[in-house]
Amino acid sequence: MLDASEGYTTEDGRKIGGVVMEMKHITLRFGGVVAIKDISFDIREGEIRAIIGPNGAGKSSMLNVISGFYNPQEGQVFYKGELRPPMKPYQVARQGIARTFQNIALFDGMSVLDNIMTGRIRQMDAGLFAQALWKGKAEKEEVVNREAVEKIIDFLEIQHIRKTPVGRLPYGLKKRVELARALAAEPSILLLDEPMAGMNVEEKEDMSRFILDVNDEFGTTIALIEHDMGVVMDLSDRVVVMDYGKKIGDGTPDDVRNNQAVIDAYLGVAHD
Ligand SMILES: Nc1ncnc2c1ncn2[C@@H]1O[C@H](COP(=O)(O)OP(=O)(O)OP(=O)(O)O)[C@@H](O)[C@H]1O
Repeated sequence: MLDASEGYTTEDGRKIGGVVMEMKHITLRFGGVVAIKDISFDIREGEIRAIIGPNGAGKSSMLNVISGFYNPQEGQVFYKGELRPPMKPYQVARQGIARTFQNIALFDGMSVLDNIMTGRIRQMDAGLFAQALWKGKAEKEEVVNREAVEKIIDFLEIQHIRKTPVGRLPYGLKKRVELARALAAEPSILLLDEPMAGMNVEEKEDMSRFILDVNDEFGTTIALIEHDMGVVMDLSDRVVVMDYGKKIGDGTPDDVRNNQAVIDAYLGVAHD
């Protein structure tokens, strides 16, 4: 089923395209700690790609390399076919890579709507100066931005809380608002850092459905790290498995489920 150059068709009939991001021989160290050791993998257009592994395996570090938060000491990142030079996170965001955080990073005192609007910064090119001098353009932009945000609000079924300050929302809804804000940036790749962490079963089901719908409706490529194995196996097209900074598995959920190194890592079997 997997075709190295042309992409592939998933079991549920979705067409996955060519490689949009490629990590090549990435090594990341923090002083003496090697968080990522010579890892290579790719992410394809339209795919839901998971990175899993036991605690301390290096998953967050890898997500932070993708989002530009860390620049690895060795290896290369290719995005849309081009070598990406070391970049700051805001530059990576401008290239169309948006993310959510493990610990929700929203403005508690601001309404849901205003929080989501902050995700549109990439699209607001009128700038402060133009806004002051050339009201017309800024107004037009505001209308376009509001329309885009309204669409996301409808899509994620959060109309009823649009005016509520985020600080007053229950946890599951805050996570959904964070997803909305990331989507407002119209990303090519959406990075989700443990999107189900701290959620109850019902909230997890809702979030899973929204992730699948976002992928389906907007064609957004999604890379996520997540502890809940059931969720990962249900959602993902392909899974990278890390352990002690190394890649020990890479393939479909079935491939990795049957991979002995992966089974050992999760059972905590000693290795050299
Ligand atoms: N900023 C940092 N400074 C020093 N060491 C770090 C830093 N970030 C991560 N590490 C170390 O790198 C290794 C990988 O950590 P990382 O957080 O990437 O793993 P993880 O798989 O995301 O873990 P978890 O599932 O517990 O969140 C760990 O040994 C960790 O202690």
